[in-house]
Parts: sequence; structure tokens; C-alpha cells
Amino acid sequence: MNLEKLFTMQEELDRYIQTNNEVNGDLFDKKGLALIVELAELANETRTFKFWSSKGPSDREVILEEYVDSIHFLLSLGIDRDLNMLKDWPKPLNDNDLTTLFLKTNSSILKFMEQHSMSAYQTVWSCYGAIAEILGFTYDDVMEAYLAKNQKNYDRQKDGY
Ligand SMILES: O=c1ccn([C@H]2C[C@H](O)[C@@H](COP(=O)(O)OP(=O)(O)OP(=O)(O)O)O2)c(=O)[nH]1
Repeated sequence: MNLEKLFTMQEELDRYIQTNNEVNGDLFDKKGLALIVELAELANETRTFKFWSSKGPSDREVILEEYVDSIHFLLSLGIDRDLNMLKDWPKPLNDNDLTTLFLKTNSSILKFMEQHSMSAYQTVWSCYGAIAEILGFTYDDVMEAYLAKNQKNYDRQKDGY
């Protein structure tokens, strides 16, 4: 999937959020922690690791919204470190166990937070690509859900939440 449109939309949203909340300075660490939290929320909704429970995963729409919350912060981190020249979604990792993938994704985020390199950034994208595949989300699904959540984020800012 071509990422240019998403980076552009994310840049505009981030600018709006920062102006609206009168925040300045480097938000990289806060956004990094936000991404780790969003990843955990996503894992929680899939319930993939809850061997102690027979309750099924949350509805697809709930999981997809959690997924694109991560995509927002992932784009935003790339923008903040001038890595938004990344044109296409890097090839997904070849891994089909969701629990392993969540752990790998978490590690990849921490590594990126230390290194800030394009290569580490691409690995995080590859992890999220693999998660999308396992969850049955196509790039079109992700794009559509990103657009919807992006708008919701503006609405929530305007409502002063
Ligand atoms: O600089 C920013 C800050 C936030 N967001 C977006 C990402 C995500 O889509 C949303 C934050 O996640 P969420 O909607 O879960 O916010 P919350 O405050 O944790 O919501 P709730 O209290 O409902 O859980 O805001 C950005 O895009 N850029």
C-alpha cells in the first residue's frame, strides 16, 4: 500500500492536535509509549494470549479501530524523525502466530525508539503488516478504517474531550 496519503493526513492531524492542545517540543517518547499502549490494547481485544478464558475476541470493527490507532502513532513517529519518505508498506513478516507477533512487534517498537533508523522503522511496519494479515485485514480495510478514525480524532478534538 502506498503510504504517502496517510503520512500527509497524519501530519495535518498532528499539527491540529498540537495547536489545539498548545503543546510544543519533542513528543517522540510520549508517542512511542502511546504506540506500545495501543499495541497492548489491540492484543487485549484479540484475546490471543488469554489461555485461561474461553471468551472469544472482540468484534472485528473494534479490533480494526484499535489497529488503526497504532497506525496513527506509527505514522506520527515516522514524521517526527523525518522517515515519512517511506513510500510503500514494507513486506509483512512471515510469521503466523499472533502471540509471537505481538511480542516481536513490541520489541521492534522499542528498538526503533532507541535507534530512530529507517531500517528499524520498516521492521515495525513489517510486524504490523503481518498482524493485519493474520487478523484478515486488507490494505483497503486498513485505509478505510484509518480515514474513519482520523475524522473521529478531529471530531473528538473539536468536542474538547
Ligand atoms: O499526536 C497525536 C495524538 C493522538 N493521535 C490519535 C491516534 C489515535 O487514533 C488517537 C488516540 O487513541 P484513542 O482514540 O484510543 O485515545 P484515548 O484518549 O486513549 O481514548 P479513550 O480514552 O477513549 O481510550 O489519537 C494522533 O493521531 N496524533
